[in-house]
Amino acid sequence: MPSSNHWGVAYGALFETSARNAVFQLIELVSGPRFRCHKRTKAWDKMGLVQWLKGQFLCHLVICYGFFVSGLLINLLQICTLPLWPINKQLARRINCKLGYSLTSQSVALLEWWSGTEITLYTDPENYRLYGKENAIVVLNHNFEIDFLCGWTFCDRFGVLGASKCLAKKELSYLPVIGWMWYFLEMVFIKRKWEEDKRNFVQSLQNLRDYPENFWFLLHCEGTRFTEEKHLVSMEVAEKKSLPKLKHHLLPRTKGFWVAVQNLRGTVAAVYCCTLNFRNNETPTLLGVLNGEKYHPDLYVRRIPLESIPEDEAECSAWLHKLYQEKDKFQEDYNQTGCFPGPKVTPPCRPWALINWLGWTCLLLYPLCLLLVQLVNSGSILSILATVAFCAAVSVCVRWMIGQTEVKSSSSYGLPLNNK
Ligand SMILES: CC/C=C\C/C=C\C/C=C\C/C=C\C/C=C\C/C=C\CCC(=O)SCCNC(=O)CCNC(=O)[C@H](O)C(C)(C)COP(=O)(O)OP(=O)(O)OC[C@H]1O[C@@H](n2cnc3c(N)ncnc32)[C@H](O)[C@@H]1OP(=O)(O)O
Ligand SMILES: CCCCCCCCCCCCCCCC(=O)OC[C@@H](O)COP(=O)(O)O
Repeated sequence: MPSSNHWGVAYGALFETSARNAVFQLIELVSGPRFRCHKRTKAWDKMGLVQWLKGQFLCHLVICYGFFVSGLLINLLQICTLPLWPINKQLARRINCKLGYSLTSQSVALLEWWSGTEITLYTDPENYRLYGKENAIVVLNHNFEIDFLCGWTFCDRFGVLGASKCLAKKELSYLPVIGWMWYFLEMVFIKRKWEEDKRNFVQSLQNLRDYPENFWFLLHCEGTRFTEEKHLVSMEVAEKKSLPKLKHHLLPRTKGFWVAVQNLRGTVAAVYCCTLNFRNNETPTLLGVLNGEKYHPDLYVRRIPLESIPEDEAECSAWLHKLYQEKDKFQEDYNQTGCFPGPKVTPPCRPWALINWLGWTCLLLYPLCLLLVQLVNSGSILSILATVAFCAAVSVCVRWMIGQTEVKSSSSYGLPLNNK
């Protein structure tokens, strides 16, 4: 058994090697290939200095600090728009869309620029021209921990990020910063108990009828994230209802979809049937994104005009079940062939998310650095401890928020005790 001293020596050596190689890489970056350093380890060659930096706690702390503090400032600005609502509601909504963009796009920048993830879209080019130019209900599978982040990235590429909304479980409205922001963006929250939800749900949808910006309304009809256990339970329900079994999806809950379609007729032009998958069986996580891991998502989008969806509840439910059977087939084919049907396109990446992120980072890092210098100069133990405590609190809070995206913290919705 190696002693703790052995571990210490091993860790020290590893750190030394990494640090030395980091210096070599820096020299190489500055001087070019003429002074190529040959002492680097193969592992280091692969990882690279930048990749190494992306995995460092200090970088994560800076990112979390920027996100959290800018988020609180944005929440404060949102509160300041409250007096405007009774005077000029549309202006208040537009301002809130911009403020929402400023916060949400930071996580998009993290995915696009920090982790370098590039999303590929499979869709009909005729429909592609309409994306972002009309309101739509988006029906998306709920298998991945970063599916919301991929969704946001698409919203950004088509210019609807600030205004986009979803049908979300009530618990998400309590999330610091993000949940508070959603309140001002008129997100629709539900307890997933129909009797308690129906009035507020319908009213919230009706409120969107005169929304001043184009929006996408995201609906995860499965209602919860895919787990093997929930899949088994929902397939028992499918059997009882004599519905075909699904392999890659939970059985969709149909009431929310029907109510959304009925209340958004005349406001929304189409349903975007979206099927998301990741190449090479990747299981992406938000922590992976923070560590700079690059993922390869593929999204298949079909545009279905709203007029073609039945108005009657039973027919609409049957229509949605059929849609999920088709989606399930696309997933199965993707697993076999590695691609979705239809032409591929990568919507152009816009610079605003990055500019906004860098702007906030510079703005907030400057006072932080000044504070740190002052702290060191003052030598006050109490102030130093207070600063360390603040950083720890920010980091714990963001880590807790990231935890909410993890499937292992999924609710019991869809498990036997919760079923009707
Ligand atoms: C071009 C690019 C395009 C697109 C880009 C993609 C996306 C971008 C778009 C926008 C992004 C914007 C924001 C996103 C940001 C972040 C947020 C992300 C995610 C948060 C999402 C969530 O929180 S998901 C959780 C909440 N949502 C839902 O629950 C929706 C689904 N549920 C419903 O709709 C339900 O109908 C309901 C909640 C409204 C009501 O549910 P309830 O159960 O009360 O009633 P139902 O009638 O629906 O269900 C009862 C029937 O169900 C049967 N049953 C029982 N057990 C099960 C089971 N395990 N599975 C299936 N069915 C079951 C039961 O028998 C009842 O049947 P009856 O026949 O008797 O009715
Ligand atoms: C630069 C930014 C760095 C820090 C980023 C932190 C961002 C935290 C964002 C939290 C957003 C939370 C969205 C969670 C979406 C989600 O996946 O919810 C689960 C529900 O659907 C279903 O719930 P369940 O029934 O529990 O499966």
